Amino acid sequence: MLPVPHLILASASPARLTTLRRAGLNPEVIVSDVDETAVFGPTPAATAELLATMKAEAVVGRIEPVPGTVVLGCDSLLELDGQALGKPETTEAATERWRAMRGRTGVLHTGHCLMEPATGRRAVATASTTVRFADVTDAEIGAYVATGEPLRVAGAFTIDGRGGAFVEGIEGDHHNVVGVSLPLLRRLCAALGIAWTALWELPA
Ligand SMILES: Nc1nc2c(ncn2[C@@H]2O[C@H](COP(=O)(O)OP(=O)(O)OP(=O)(O)O)[C@@H](O)[C@H]2O)c(=O)[nH]1
Repeated sequence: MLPVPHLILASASPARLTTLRRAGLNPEVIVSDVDETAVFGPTPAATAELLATMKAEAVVGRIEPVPGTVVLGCDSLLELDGQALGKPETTEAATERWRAMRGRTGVLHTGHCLMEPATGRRAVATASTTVRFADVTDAEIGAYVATGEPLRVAGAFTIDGRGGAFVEGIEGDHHNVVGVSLPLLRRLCAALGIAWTALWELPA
């Protein structure tokens, strides 16, 4: 009898948790507290994947390797002009970001690392979604930055919050922009022999 899979989300992201719960999963959350500032890969997508792996590894190192447990680490970055953009540190940085990206297209990369502590097996991949930004005005940028939302999210925008009005369109997975790609996660689970539907919590 295979053990019932137990998913641990190695992330403080409320949006990742909400996305997984709405998809029928009910992960346990253990925040990795990985310092993301000094980590750089050869490309923005590689950096996101490296950070996702570091987050999953940090949590795996702190738990018992119980059979059936899988740990998911994620990291999201916006690629614009070849640069990897995480959360803006200041309101000035958020303003500059929006002045640079308005009317243009960026790519939101989310790295995913799914690890199975009991076997040491892992499945790692990055999903990328092209995002087309509206040509917002300086006044709209000022009002949006003043809400504080851009400071809390990778790329200084949300697709499902106040920033939604400033995203003209996307090409690729919507949830990947929010912070976790559900179709990619399903494939990573399959790579570890876990059926996606086995992770579903039965309705209460
Ligand atoms: N709701 C929402 N959140 C977004 C969006 N884009 C990025 N984010 C969030 O921006 C954050 C990106 O920073 P990360 O370093 O990947 O994750 P974190 O929130 O710092 O949490 P950790 O995984 O513990 O590092 C995540 O919480 C994403 O969910 C979006 O369109 N909508």
